Amino acid sequence: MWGLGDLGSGFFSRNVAKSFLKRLSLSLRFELLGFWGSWKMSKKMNPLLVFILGAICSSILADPVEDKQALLGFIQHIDHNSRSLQWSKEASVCSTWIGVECNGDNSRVIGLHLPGMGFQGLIPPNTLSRLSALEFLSLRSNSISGSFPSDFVELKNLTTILLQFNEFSGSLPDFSAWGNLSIVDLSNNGFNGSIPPSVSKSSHLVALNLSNNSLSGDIPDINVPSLQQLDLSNNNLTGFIPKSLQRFPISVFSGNSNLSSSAVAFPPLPGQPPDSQPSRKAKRLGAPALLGIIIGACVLLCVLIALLILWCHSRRQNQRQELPGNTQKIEMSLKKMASRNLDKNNRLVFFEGCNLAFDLEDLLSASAEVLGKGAFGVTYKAALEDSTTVAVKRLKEVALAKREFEQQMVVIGHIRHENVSALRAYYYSKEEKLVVHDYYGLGSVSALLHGKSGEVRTHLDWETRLKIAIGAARGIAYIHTQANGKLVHGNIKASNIFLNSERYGCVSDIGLASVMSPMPPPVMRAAGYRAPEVTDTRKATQASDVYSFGVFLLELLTGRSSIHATGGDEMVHLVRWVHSVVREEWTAEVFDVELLRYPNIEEEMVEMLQIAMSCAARAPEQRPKMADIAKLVEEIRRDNNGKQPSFESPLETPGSTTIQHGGAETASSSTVAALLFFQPPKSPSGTRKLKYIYLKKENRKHLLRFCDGVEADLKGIEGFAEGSSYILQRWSCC
Ligand SMILES: Nc1ncnc2c1ncn2[C@@H]1O[C@H](COP(=O)(O)OP(=O)(O)OP(=O)(O)O)[C@@H](O)[C@H]1O
Repeated sequence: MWGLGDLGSGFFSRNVAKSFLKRLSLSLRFELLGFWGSWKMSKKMNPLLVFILGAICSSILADPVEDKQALLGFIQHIDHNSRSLQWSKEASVCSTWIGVECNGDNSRVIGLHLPGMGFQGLIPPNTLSRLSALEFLSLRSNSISGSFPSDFVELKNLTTILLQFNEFSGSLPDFSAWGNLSIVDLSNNGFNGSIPPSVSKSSHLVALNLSNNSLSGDIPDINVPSLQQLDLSNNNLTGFIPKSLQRFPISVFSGNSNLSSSAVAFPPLPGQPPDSQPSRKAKRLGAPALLGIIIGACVLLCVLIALLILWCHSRRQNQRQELPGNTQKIEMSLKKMASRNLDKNNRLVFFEGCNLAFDLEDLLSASAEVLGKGAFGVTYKAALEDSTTVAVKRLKEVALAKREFEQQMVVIGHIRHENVSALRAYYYSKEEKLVVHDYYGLGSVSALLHGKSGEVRTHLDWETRLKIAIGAARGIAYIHTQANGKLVHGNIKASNIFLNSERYGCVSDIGLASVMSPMPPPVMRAAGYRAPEVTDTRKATQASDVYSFGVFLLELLTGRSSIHATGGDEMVHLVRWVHSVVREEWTAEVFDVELLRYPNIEEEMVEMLQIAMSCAARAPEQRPKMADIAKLVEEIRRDNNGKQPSFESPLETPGSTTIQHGGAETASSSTVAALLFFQPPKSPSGTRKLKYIYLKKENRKHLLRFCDGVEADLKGIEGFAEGSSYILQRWSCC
């Protein structure tokens, strides 16, 4: 078996280049329009230049009118039930129509990529055949029936025909019409009759797949030196394998029960003397011959052992490639998996509003890269031939039957919210379950915060962290409103939260926990997110989502992983660590040192810390609801804009128990000296040393750190002036 993935990188680069050119031409259009506008405005334009510029603009803005009509005719007359192509008459074919590729000046349609669109029935005559400049045609994985459209002979420029996985019947076309043909895949249809000898007239042919049809008769001599990929398996072909095709492995002819595949079965060539046939008579062997045989056998044995060692080595390499953190490209890995588990009767199911144009075959042929391995399976980044990139998760150990799995996917697939990563498609077969999401190039919040293995972590400023928290809170709150307010995410953690186009948090991997039953034990790095009660019940709830979100907020605040080492070998859960630090002193120590360099954010950090701690309450019933949490997180920033603060209650920590100073004491520059000697009340264990105080002037807040040296901090206060008044808000002790 072969797939176009074998030629995938070539296709890919070609399409990337094309889409780049397409985008370039689009931006050029805008630039020219702008240029045109400014010239017009200046009213100093030379009429000749106006004409030339107008001609250029109109040629670039041109839409291929004839081709548009042909495509509209096609879409109007073919049944397509599953997905809307959204080909609007008003819109530009070349820049907005899904699956359509134009040439450089947008005057002609040269490519049609419409796999898996749910097309049914016959291709309406005199529609696609009018796209006379068409080079690339892909209608794979639809349910198109009838005979091969005879009017396709008009498409003289075709180089690629991909019609596999349809329901075509009748005889194969006469290939002599297409002189430039290089890739033909008509496999997995119901074509019958014999393979036309005209195939050999396609002198540029590189790949020919006619497998899984009902073709019969002898295989013609396809003497095309450029042919690299061939598959004629699983037909009813008879006779012998022609000499020109004997260079291909025997497997490409398998599944043709009446085809003689053995070379010795070839009839003697005309004129060949009968005695040139190998003699079947056994001859007596002499001692030297015997020795030769023994040496030969030994050499053969050595070669076999070497091959075995090589095979074991490459297996180990493959296994290593699947390890998390290894982002090495593993081209073909999706394909490899498919060749074992692909079930032709199952297709990728897309959700409404999804603009992606690919099918399972495309996905499996895409060049793939392992993004990581989680509790639910391995996630791949797949780059498709039309330059779309998606994330494909291959689920392992799905407990649900097809019907329940599909029901769950329908619930998830219809969620559309700017803070929830949309499920684009899924695939279910007995052996294989896949879910497809958009690919987030920036990586997850986990990767941004902690860096992937071997990479330097990205610096995330407070603004960004706040936006991530707000987005994630909104997303989870929305998820909790779905399925009559019963939907649970079940796996909230930093590696499942990404940044949307506005750089707000965006939650992915919804509801997978419920299709894996019972929940798999968490991988080590995920254990810190799991609410205490889930460890026993193995059942995620909305309250356990709240706990996990609390851990996520702590991760944003501290820059530490949900489970991390503290000095020795011991692994500590983030919630426990934060509790222990807060119990000992107040809060400043828990914050990510990277954040401490920003002025005026301490209050906001403290507020987020309070929210996080309330989410991570041990008892599920004490945790707030996600909708309320989302409001609180949003209000963190509003507080600083002068609106009502949302938190009145102080933290239950030693430092804040004497918060009676809050808003009461006034410090001016003349009293700063006195302030420096301010003595906090004695604790039962003795005098406490002042560690820091918060001063507030109008809406600006300042943190004075005593332990690090007050003077340096005072100088750092912007606008600190003689006679200014500051409110002493809070203080803390070392
Ligand atoms: N849509 C996506 N875009 C970019 N990266 C992704 C996408 N989905 C997952 N990843 C990344 O791929 C890696 C593996 O993800 P995966 O979801 O399989 O495991 P996980 O998040 O580590 O654990 P779990 O299976 O429990 O969710 C993670 O680093 C994740 O951030």
